Amino acid sequence: MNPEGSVGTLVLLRHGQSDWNEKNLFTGWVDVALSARGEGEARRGGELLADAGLLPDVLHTSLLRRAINTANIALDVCDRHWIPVRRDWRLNERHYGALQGKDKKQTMEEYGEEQFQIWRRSYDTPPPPIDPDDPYAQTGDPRYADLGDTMPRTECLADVLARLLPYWQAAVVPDLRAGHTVLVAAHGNSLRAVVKHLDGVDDATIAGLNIPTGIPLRYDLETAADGDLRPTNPGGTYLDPDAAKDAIAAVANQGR
Ligand SMILES: O=C(O)[C@H](O)COP(=O)(O)O
Repeated sequence: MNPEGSVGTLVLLRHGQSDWNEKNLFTGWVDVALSARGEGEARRGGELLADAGLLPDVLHTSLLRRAINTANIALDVCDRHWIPVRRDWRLNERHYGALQGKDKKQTMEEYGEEQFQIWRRSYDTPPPPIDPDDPYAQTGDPRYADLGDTMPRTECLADVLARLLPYWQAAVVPDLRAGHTVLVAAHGNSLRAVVKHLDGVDDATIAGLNIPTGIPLRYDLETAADGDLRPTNPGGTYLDPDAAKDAIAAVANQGR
C-alpha cells in the first residue's frame, strides 16, 4: 500500500504481437492467439516489470486470449502469476465491424488511405457493422451471452470509451485508490481510450496516438482537486522508451 493520500501505480500493457498482427489483418473481437514473437514480447514485458521493481498486485484483462496470455506470461516471468484477476468485455479491443478478418494493406488499396485512416483512427466514425452471419462475427459466443442485442457490431473509439469507462470507474479506480500496483492487459484501441481519458487527449490528437505491443507503460497518479485521478507523468512512461519509439512507428505505418 502507498502512503496515505497517494494512489497506486497503473501499468498498461498491450498484448504481444498476435497471429493476425503478424498477418496484418484487422482483428477486433476475433479471439486470435499470440504469435511466437508476441510470446517473446510478453516475456520481455515481464522482465521489464521485474527490472523496474514494478510488481503488479492486481490484474485486469479483456476476455480475449491475446491479452489474457500476455498477462499470464509477463506475470509468470516476474513471479506475480498468483495475483487476483478480473476480466471484462469492456476492456476488449475495439470491435472492428465488417473489417474484422480483412487485410489492412488490401483495405487501404481498395478504399484509399483517407477512408482507411478514418476507419482506423477517427474518433467518432465506426467501420460498417459486421453481418451477424459473418464467420468473424461473435454471434452465439457464450462469453458475450449477457450482452444480448446490445453486443456491438462495430465501434469507433468514442464507443470504446463509453463502454470502458463504467468498468474503469467501478473496478480499476477503486484498486488504484486502495494503493495497488494495477496491471491492465488489453489492446491497442481500448488502451488508447484509457490514455485519452487519463491524459485528457482531445478528439483530434488521439488519432495520432498509437500503443506498441508488449511494452509496459507506467502511470503515476494523484487525486486532482476535482477528485479524479490525474497522472503526475502525463503521457506515461514506457519501461523501454527506445523500443517503444520504433514499435509505435510500426503500428502507425500498418497498411502501407
Ligand atoms: O484489432 C486490430 O486489428 C488491432 O489490434 C488494432 O488495429 P489498429 O492499430 O489497426 O487499430
